[in-house]
Amino acid sequence: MKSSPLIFVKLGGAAITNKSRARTALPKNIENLVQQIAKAYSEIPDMHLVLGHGSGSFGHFSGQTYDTRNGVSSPKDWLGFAEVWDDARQLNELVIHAFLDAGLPVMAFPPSTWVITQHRKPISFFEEPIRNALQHNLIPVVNGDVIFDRAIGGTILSTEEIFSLLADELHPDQIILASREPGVWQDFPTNTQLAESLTPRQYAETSASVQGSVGMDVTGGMAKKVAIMMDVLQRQPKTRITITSGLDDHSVYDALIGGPSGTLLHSE
Ligand SMILES: Nc1ncnc2c1ncn2[C@@H]1O[C@H](COP(=O)(O)OP(=O)(O)OP(=O)(O)O)[C@@H](O)[C@H]1O
Ligand SMILES: C=C(C)CCOP(=O)(O)O
Repeated sequence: MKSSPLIFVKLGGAAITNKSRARTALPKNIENLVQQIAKAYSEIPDMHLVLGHGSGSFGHFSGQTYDTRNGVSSPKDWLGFAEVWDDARQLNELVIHAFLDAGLPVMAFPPSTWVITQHRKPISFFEEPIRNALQHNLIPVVNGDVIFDRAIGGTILSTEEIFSLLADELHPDQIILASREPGVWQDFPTNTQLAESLTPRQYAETSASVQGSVGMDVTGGMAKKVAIMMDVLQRQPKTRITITSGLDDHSVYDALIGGPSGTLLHSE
């Protein structure tokens, strides 16, 4: 790793909310993740972080109600778009304040304000403020969000899709995705064999057991998470990608300090 590592960390919506009850945050789980990140951040002072968080039972519930990911056209759709934005924002407030309370210099960069898509593909974006924040040792926080789309009016992008876009611009050393499961199960939902590591070729062989989310989810669950990260690896083969637990009290810290944790995705 370079002397000044850049690490992206996602706090999964399945870890920080109860995905079976609308708008139900899990403050103790948020606090647990904040403490692990704060500990690693204080121990490795030159570490640069970009944090992200999912929407869990906030944006995924309203996103499902209005089918926002598939496009926005009628006045009712647009009111739904604003409602999903507000749900995502409410969870963002909780996350941001938990980090500020722990003394971390975070700043929110909701992607609805700096990304434009066409058929859900980012085609215009302005990440310069995020670069500036990093240069000044601030910690940018992004989130899964509603996005204006040139072809279908509006849509929703997941945190992984935002991380994918930012990975091409910022070339992180590591991406850590923390959610409910301890990693990628090779036999989901029986869950007896956790993959220690996965290459794109191995993933092609086991992808049948990597599925959507058990909870409400409009952005594709574990299957989409792994597929997006495998694409990132094709473009950024040096990035280490870890999918790990956001529920225990050490996995995110372990991954941040470079130890083994969850499932490591890497190129061949
Ligand atoms: N092979 C697998 N290994 C692990 N989890 C799996 C697997 N297949 C499907 N899943 C499901 O995918 C879920 C993780 O995807 P999900 O999108 O819910 O995570 P998240 O990123 O925490 O949520 P959000 O999208 O709200 O941020 C797991 O909780 C589990 O239900
Ligand atoms: C549902 C919304 C608003 C964002 C989804 O982002 P994710 O939770 O990272 O998949």
